[in-house]
Parts: sequence; structure tokens; C-alpha cells
Amino acid sequence: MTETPTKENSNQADFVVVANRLPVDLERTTDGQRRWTASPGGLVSALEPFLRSRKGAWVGWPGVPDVDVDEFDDDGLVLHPVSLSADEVRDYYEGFSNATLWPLYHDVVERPVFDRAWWNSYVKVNQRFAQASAEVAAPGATVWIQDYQLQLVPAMLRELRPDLRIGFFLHIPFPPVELFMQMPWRAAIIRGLTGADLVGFHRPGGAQNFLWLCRQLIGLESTRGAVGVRSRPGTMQVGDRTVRVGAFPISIDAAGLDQLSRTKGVQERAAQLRRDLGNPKTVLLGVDRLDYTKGIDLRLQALHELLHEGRLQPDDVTFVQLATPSRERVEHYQRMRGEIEQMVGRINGEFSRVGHPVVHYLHQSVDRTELAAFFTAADVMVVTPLRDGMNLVCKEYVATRHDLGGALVLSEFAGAAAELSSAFLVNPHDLDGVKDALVAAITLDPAEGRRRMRAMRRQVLTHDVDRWARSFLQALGAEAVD
Ligand SMILES: O=P(O)(O)OC[C@H]1O[C@H](O[C@H]2O[C@H](CO)[C@@H](O)[C@H](O)[C@H]2O)[C@H](O)[C@@H](O)[C@@H]1O
Ligand SMILES: O=c1ccn([C@@H]2O[C@H](COP(=O)(O)OP(=O)(O)O)[C@@H](O)[C@H]2O)c(=O)[nH]1
Repeated sequence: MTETPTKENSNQADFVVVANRLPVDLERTTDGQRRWTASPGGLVSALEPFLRSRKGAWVGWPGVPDVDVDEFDDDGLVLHPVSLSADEVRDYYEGFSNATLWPLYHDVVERPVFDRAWWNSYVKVNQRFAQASAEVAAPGATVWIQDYQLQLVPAMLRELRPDLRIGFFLHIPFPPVELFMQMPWRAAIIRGLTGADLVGFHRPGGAQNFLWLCRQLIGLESTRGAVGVRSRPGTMQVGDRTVRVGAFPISIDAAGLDQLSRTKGVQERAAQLRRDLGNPKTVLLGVDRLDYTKGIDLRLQALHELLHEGRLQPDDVTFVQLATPSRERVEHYQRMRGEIEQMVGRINGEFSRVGHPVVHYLHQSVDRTELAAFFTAADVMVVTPLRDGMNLVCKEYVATRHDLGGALVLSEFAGAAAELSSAFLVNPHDLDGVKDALVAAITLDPAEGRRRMRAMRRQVLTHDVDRWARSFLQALGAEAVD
């Protein structure tokens, strides 16, 4: 029998989040100084405000190779950096996480690379995260492991610390079983995940795929009934433990964003942005990490054809694309960036006038307040991923539109589509459908637009990130049911 450990040091925490990245990235400035900046992506935007309100600990990588940073307190949140060497960043992060798992889990829209050295690095780094988490967690603590980079950590951590309550949540889609079966290390990944007490996905389909794989690959007897949203989790017996498997769609700090968007500062900045864009009739907006799953190329192609066909007039529309730099050393990303920038150049070359580019392309990241101003300024938000776990950006857009203005064009293949059925839903592979939806959104009758936006706001404001986290932690047994 294993003994329950006693608290070794006062810095051990009762609630620990473990994610590939810390919520802040270490940056080396050109003058050799270091500074911390906000980390990119939806995982951090969603979890950071939640965890800050709980005074927990966060275990993660500081975002640059070969730095050893001591644990530190960031405004009440204790951060425990896990160091990665340059080779590990190449093999574990850029390689196995982002050139194997990422494309495999996103419908193989790019071909996944299966490389044994990358897998070995993934195993080694997952072991390091498990070790760090075991040191940080207080006896009997709840440890919540996040995302595809750390799928082996649940079983590794359970081995080190059987006293812990362990949850795992996958932020990206869990693929159809036929695709998952391509993975050479498929059984090891499934075994790694079953180390958790609760394995969570955005959508019931992901949970069901996982339950099937547990039966087929490692012979577990799992339930076969339909998994519900925040209800009817699947279960299976792993030794003497019952593992639960459920669907918990993530969300945003909707009330906070709603409040922010009502401030004078954001309203004035939004008006300024429209003036700076030359007061066009219609502002279209895209906001994404520069990732091939996001379908940025498709929306540019749709715009190009609509301008060509004369269905849109270059003097009437301005398209703003904010593209946050992402995974810049991975080949798929480098190729896609080149293609997108070529398309932007082509559209502007053919349709812009001096001082009035049709497409404004910003390869930059902006902060939350500036983003709220962009959302407020946009008549049509264009979100066209080929596949996306959730997509928080579309929910953020809805949360800022307290004026009930604006329209959302949204891919059916974003997790958010299941909740935002009043958007203009499109199949991003059907270019004519995307073009028609863009025109419909641009020419939308205002009363119909308000009806759609009201319905979407009701959903987003009542299903916020706090509800997501509470429903997951309640299912894990780490929080009382309200
Ligand atoms: O850490 P990076 O490699 O720079 O990537 C940023 C994050 O991208 C992914 O975000 C996902 O999580 C969102 C919140 O659940 C979800 O809305 C979105 O659909 C996903 O793509 C990734 O899953 C994170 O681990 C990364 O940190
Ligand atoms: O310039 C930017 C662009 C995006 N975001 C944030 O990045 C997150 C993107 O999350 P999403 O789920 O849409 O996609 P992911 O990048 O995680 O795949 C959202 O919270 C955005 O508000 C940001 O802070 N600044």
C-alpha cells in the first residue's frame, strides 16, 4: 500500500494546472534584457483568469529554450517553470507536438510526420513535467493537466503520486478513430491518458472516439452509451479506479469582455479604427494565430473572387486580418505564411487605391483592450477554420457586441459552431458557400442581425469559462456541485 505523502514544503499547492506553456513567455530583448509577455493562444486566455481567482500553481515551459528560472509568484499565482533544451524544443514541441499530433488531430489537413527521435523526446519531456508536478502538488491535491503536448503525464504522475486527483483536458479536437490509428505510438498515448480520473474533451464525439480506442487498443471495458455535454460521462475501470470521460466545451470571461467593450476607451478606439480604415461601408475582420488549420487562405480566396465577380466593390469593403505569429520554425507554418502573404499582396495589387488597401494584414499580436476595439469596429467577423477544437475568438466577438450589431460567419468545423447556431455557418471547403455567407452577412437586415446576435449572446454570456471550469472540476469530484 502506498503511503499518503506529507507536505514537504510550504510552496506545495492544493490546486495545480500543468500546461506546456506558462501563462507568460520569457522574451529576450535586443539589449540583452529579459521580460515576461502574455503567452499566445486560447488555452492561456481561458485558464489564466480562472486560476488567478483560485491562488493555485501553474507548471509550464517559459517559452524559450535553455533557461533555468526559479519558481516565482506572479500576482498571487505561483509559476513553476519547466526548462526545455533547444533540442527538446525542436523535437518535443515543434516536432512531435506540432508536426505530428497537431496535424493528425486536425483531420490531417497537413501530413503528420512520424519520427522516432521526436517521440523519444516527447516521452522524456512528459516525464519531466510529471516529476515537476509531483514536486509542486500538496498531498491529496487536484492536478489538472492540459492538452496534447502532455498526454503521457496523467499515467506518469499517477505512478509517482497515487494520492493525487488527476484531471486531463484536451483543447484540440480528438480525431476520428481511423485517423488516430495511424499513430505508431497509439496504445502508449491512450494508456497515458487513462492515468487521469477524468479525461475531458470539447465535444461528445471526441469523448466517444476515445472510449472506443480504450476498448480496441488496450482492452478496457468502457461504456458505449452517448456522452452528453457536461452530462452522462462515459466510464471505464482501470485497475481499481473508475475513469470518467466527458465533454466540456470551453469558453471565455464573457462578462469581463462585455464590460470592457462598453468602456469609453474601447468605444473611442473602435471609432478611431474605422476612421483610420477610411470609413468603409463594411469592415470584415479575421483574428487568428497564423495557423494552417484556421482557413485564412480560404477567406482571402473568397474575398478575391467576390471582388473579381463585382459582387463586392473595393471601395465599400475593408478586410482586416490580425495574424498572431505562431510556431514559426515549423515548416508547414513557414510555407503557409508565404502563401497567405502572397494572396494579400495579390488582392491589394489588383483592387487597392493609393491610401486605401482592401486588405490590412497585421502579423502581430494585440492586447485584450485593442482586440475588443477591433471586434467593436467590425461589421462581419470571419472565422473559417478547417478544424478547430473550440475557437474562442468567435465567442469573444459575440461578447463585445452588446449593441447587437455585427454578424458572424463561422465554420461548421469549429467546436464553437455547436453553440453558435445563429451564426452564418459555412463549410469552409465549399468556397461558393463561404462567398454566399459573406455576402449574406454584409447585406444582413439589421433586425435579423439583432435577432441572431441576441441569441448568440445569450449562449455565450450564460456559458462562460467559469462554468466550463466548474463543470469539469465537479465531474472530477474536486468541487462541490452547486
Ligand atoms: O502554445 P502555442 O504552440 O503557441 O499555441 C497556442 C495554443 O494553441 C492551441 O489552442 C487551443 O485551445 C483553445 C482553448 O481551448 C481552443 O479554443 C482552440 O481551438 C485550440 O486550438 C493549443 O491547443 C494550446 O495548447 C496552445 O497553447
Ligand atoms: O492579437 C491577438 C490575437 C488573439 N488573441 C487571443 O488569442 C486567443 C485565441 O484563441 P482561439 O481559441 O481562438 O485559438 P487558438 O489560438 O488557441 O488556436 C483568443 O483568446 C484571442 O483573444 C490575442 O490576445 N491577441
